[in-house]
Amino acid sequence: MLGATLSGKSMYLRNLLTGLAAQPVALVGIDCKRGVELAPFAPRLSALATEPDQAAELLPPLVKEMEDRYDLIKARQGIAPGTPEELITSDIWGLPEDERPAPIVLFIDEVAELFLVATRKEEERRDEMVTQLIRLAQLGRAAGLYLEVCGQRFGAELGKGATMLRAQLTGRVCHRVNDEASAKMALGDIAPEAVLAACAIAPELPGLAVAGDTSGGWSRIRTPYLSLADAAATCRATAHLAPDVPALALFRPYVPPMPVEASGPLATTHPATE
Ligand SMILES: Nc1ncnc2c1ncn2[C@@H]1O[C@H](COP(=O)(O)OP(=O)(O)OP(=O)(O)O)[C@@H](O)[C@H]1O
Repeated sequence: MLGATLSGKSMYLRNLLTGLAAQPVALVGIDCKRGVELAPFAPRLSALATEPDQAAELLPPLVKEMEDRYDLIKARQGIAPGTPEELITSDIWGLPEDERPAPIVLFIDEVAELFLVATRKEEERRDEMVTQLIRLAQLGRAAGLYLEVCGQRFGAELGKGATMLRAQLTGRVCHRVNDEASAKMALGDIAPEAVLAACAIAPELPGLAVAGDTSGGWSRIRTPYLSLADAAATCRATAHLAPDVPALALFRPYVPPMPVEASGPLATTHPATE
């Protein structure tokens, strides 16, 4: 999902996240802008990384979880071949409900922050993370792992692997952008007319976007208005719906308990002598 500053990216993300919050889906966040965007949703997040170092620790367990799920599908395929109990599936959705792992959606806010490097060591870490993200984007779907990658721009200038990662993302949403090149990054490989439609979005209409996918189909969409306070409240109210994903247990964000409204003293004191 792309868009210039104030084009409506946060509003879109908020809607998507709260929409999923009510469903049995594990939500995972990487927000290297210190978590300012995703931290308000922390109560409903199964994992949150707010620094590149944390993101680098979070991605390997996600890749491992994906591989374990492939093993699970493979093991289940081998049961009772040729009998009515045989299970023919190549993704988690064909597994019996009680054996099916919960889908995981990974939100990455401001992807450029993940690509930024200052030192040689950071460059190595970045390359590893990008490779892991490409694997998740390429193979994750069958294992019920999905990526929502957000940014102002998402092109080759971000660094090695950026366009390869982008090519794996099959659904695209482009809000108002500052130049045609940015719209092309989002939609150019999907439909040229969609690029023109994205360039025609007026600044007075934040939340208006062009959504398309690799089938070539696209349409104009408008995100409904949803305040941050309401979105955060939904995440608190649905916190108990976060599925248990043991691989992510270490990454669950700390959420301070809500202050309870003062209910007055339990006992009133009276002077011993009147
Ligand atoms: N669908 C909408 N309806 C009404 N107002 C909207 C809508 N979407 C966004 N806005 C308003 O437009 C402004 C910018 O939206 P938002 O913060 O989502 O943009 P952004 O692209 O995330 O900006 P930034 O990159 O600066 O974080 C906000 O004041 C928001 O309330």
